[in-house]
Amino acid sequence: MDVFPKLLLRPEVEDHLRNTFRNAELLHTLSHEEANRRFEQLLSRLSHPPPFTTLRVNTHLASVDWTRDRLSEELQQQLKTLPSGEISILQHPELPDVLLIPVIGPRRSLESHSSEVIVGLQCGNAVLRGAHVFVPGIQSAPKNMKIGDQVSVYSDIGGKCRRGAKEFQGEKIFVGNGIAEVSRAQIFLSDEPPKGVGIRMTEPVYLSPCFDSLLPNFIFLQNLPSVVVGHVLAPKPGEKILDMCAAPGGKTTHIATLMHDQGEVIAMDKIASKVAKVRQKAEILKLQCIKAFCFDGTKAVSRDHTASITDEPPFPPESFDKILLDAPCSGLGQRPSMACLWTLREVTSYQPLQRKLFSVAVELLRPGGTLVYSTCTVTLAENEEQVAWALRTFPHLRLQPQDPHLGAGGMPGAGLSEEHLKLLQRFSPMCCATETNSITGDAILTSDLVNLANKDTIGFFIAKFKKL
Ligand SMILES: C[S@@+](CC[C@H](N)C(=O)[O-])C[C@H]1O[C@@H](n2cnc3c(N)ncnc32)[C@H](O)[C@@H]1O
Repeated sequence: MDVFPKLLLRPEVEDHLRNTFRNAELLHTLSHEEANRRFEQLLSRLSHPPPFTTLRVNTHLASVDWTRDRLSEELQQQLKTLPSGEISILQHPELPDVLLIPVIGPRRSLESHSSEVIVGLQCGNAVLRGAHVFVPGIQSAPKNMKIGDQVSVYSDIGGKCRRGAKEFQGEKIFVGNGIAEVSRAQIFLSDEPPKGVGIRMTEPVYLSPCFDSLLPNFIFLQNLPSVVVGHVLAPKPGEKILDMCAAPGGKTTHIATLMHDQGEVIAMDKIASKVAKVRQKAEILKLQCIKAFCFDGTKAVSRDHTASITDEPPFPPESFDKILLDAPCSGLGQRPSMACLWTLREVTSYQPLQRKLFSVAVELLRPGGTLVYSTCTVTLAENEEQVAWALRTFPHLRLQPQDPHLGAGGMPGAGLSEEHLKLLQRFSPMCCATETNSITGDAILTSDLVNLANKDTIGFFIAKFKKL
């Protein structure tokens, strides 16, 4: 049963999405009622966190077994206060570098305190994934809040709470209880408010370990479908690979790890501060084959045929063995997300940019090379419609089977054949209602848990092409 309202969208965005999820082609395969039910279930799953935290092991530095043991020791320490006293760590049977940690919740029996701290939407979402509340996320705190006070934390899902307010009567969602580590005066009255933890969460509605600074060289927090992308691309040592929209570098570092740090991974992103994060991640994970550049991917093909081949963008056509285009997108698959207040224009604005980037990727790929296109959104326009457009526009591209294939096939609605839909991988958290409340007990079969982890993920899409 849901504890939070479904993902809050502007009415015109919700209508637009609802129409997509009951398009004429889809309604040939589903009844109207079933299509509606699935859409409503999608919106309600998106406002809740996925039932597992997915950790990718940096297999470049350590084995999965060794990392699992170290992690287990660290978590025992951190979660001594857990009612069951221990937390299980599952190794994913089909993703050899993935560990799954159950998220315990929703914990419905928590009692709230009368002192209320209101946090911004992003901060509230982070709390649902195991974070404490950092001072910059606090919008409102009680009049006399002092260090050590017990407070209840609420997420301001409509973005309406005035910063510095002493109370807030607008729409807010309870995300757990905690203890103040700063006073109200320190947050709102000092010239330089502290930036660290403001409320230490003691009873979050969803209990998940805090992975801040936990084995930073050995584990990487990454959503399950994002790890699947790296395996689907299947990079090999010695290859030259382009990650066109790379920041903050989760997939770049995975690609380099799968290559045993041998070969060349060019990571490109348009935003300089984000490129710095890619470099930082590569350094922490000790991966040297990554070269990161701040560059606009739409301009990444060199038109100067006399220029000598360099390792910097722009690159001559057919420079790469494999390319990942993890495209900028509307991000509607992100979880937990209690609200997305974008306009319809914003939500539908990505298709042209994605097509420009895709066209450049096709040109930069060598014949016989592999192009993987992915998004973390659920719209047809940014996923299946892009694939249909790509197959029409580039006759020398062929869709390829994906390994592993843990998600569903593509969604009907873009005129793709059944064979093509089967080759696509769409993760859509609409089919599982099982909860992880009792996961620390041994009543549930591991195979059921893995199935839950594979199905109740963030919303995501993957297509794999070969250039003939
Ligand atoms: C979905 S995120 C990439 C996430 C990343 N692949 C990862 O796994 O960590 C999309 C990225 O595209 C970048 N971007 C947007 N427009 C771009 C462009 N024209 N050229 C290159 N990067 C761009 C954004 O800055 C953003 O970091």
